[in-house]
Amino acid sequence: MNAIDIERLCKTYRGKRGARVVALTDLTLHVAAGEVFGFLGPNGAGKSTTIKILTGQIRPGAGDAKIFGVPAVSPEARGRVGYLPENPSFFHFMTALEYLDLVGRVYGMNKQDIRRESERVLSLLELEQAARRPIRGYSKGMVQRLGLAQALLHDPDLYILDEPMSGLDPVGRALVKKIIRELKKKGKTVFFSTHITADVEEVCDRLAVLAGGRLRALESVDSLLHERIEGYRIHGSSPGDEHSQRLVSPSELKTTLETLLQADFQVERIEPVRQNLEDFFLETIRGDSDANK
Ligand SMILES: Nc1ncnc2c1ncn2[C@@H]1O[C@H](COP(=O)(O)OP(=O)(O)OP(=O)(O)O)[C@@H](O)[C@H]1O
Repeated sequence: MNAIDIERLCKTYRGKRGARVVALTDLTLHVAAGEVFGFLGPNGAGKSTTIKILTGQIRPGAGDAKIFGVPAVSPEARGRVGYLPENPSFFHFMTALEYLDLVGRVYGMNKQDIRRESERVLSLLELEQAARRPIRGYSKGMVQRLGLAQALLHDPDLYILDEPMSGLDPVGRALVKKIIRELKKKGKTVFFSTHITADVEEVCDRLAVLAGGRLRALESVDSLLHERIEGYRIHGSSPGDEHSQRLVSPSELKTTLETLLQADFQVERIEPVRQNLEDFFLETIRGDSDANK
């Protein structure tokens, strides 16, 4: 069974004086249980709107969203999801322990489990030292880590994280990526939005690119990074010359090599050139804005 099934989702916001903002158009997406899925898109692409529908906070205008086969709005779906909002904010007068106690009770956990799991997630997010301090004194990165801690508390099967690396320093980002990898090892599903391609490259199995509220690409990270060869770099030297290199497209490789060998070019190495995720992302969203001109 899939962890997430999104079918033909549409959402239009109605602003003041009847102004309409189309946030999602016909979005269809399936995420398998056990996958780490990166939801990429530029600002305003519709990522948070999709996540709000998946977490039952807003209703779509049309289409369907399911979590483990049940409607996203159902209590059963909510119980299986750990959610990190884009800008988490908490009751500032509470300590992290008090806040986690509240979250645990909302999820119907008993006292013992709440205490044990709070200690586990606070230690995972390196917040033990701050556990008894009011949240008002937390830095931005600490608030973000507490946001992730509360999403982990009830040990759900699916984690829906809206920009989990936002506001974190390189140490915090590495920590969050490590946690995502560990969740995958435990068979959990992680769906997270971001505009940072490097984060997707490091931890995701698959990615989707959303732009202008439409799905623009759906790819396996492995095949994108390792299978698609954009060209070849030929290293070598001509008679009496220093080392040189040439970049050719896959279709030019054969004829270029023949020409070089006829001219007594000594080929030392032929290196495939692959696209990186940043290029792919920029190309995809550039294609989108060109198509909309
Ligand atoms: N409550 C709202 N009322 C009106 N328009 C909205 C509302 N929420 C979002 N929008 C609009 O819907 C579109 C999609 O917004 P959304 O927040 O889903 O994008 P996003 O991809 O999460 O962007 P970002 O990366 O900047 O967080 C944008 O044009 C946004 O202005």
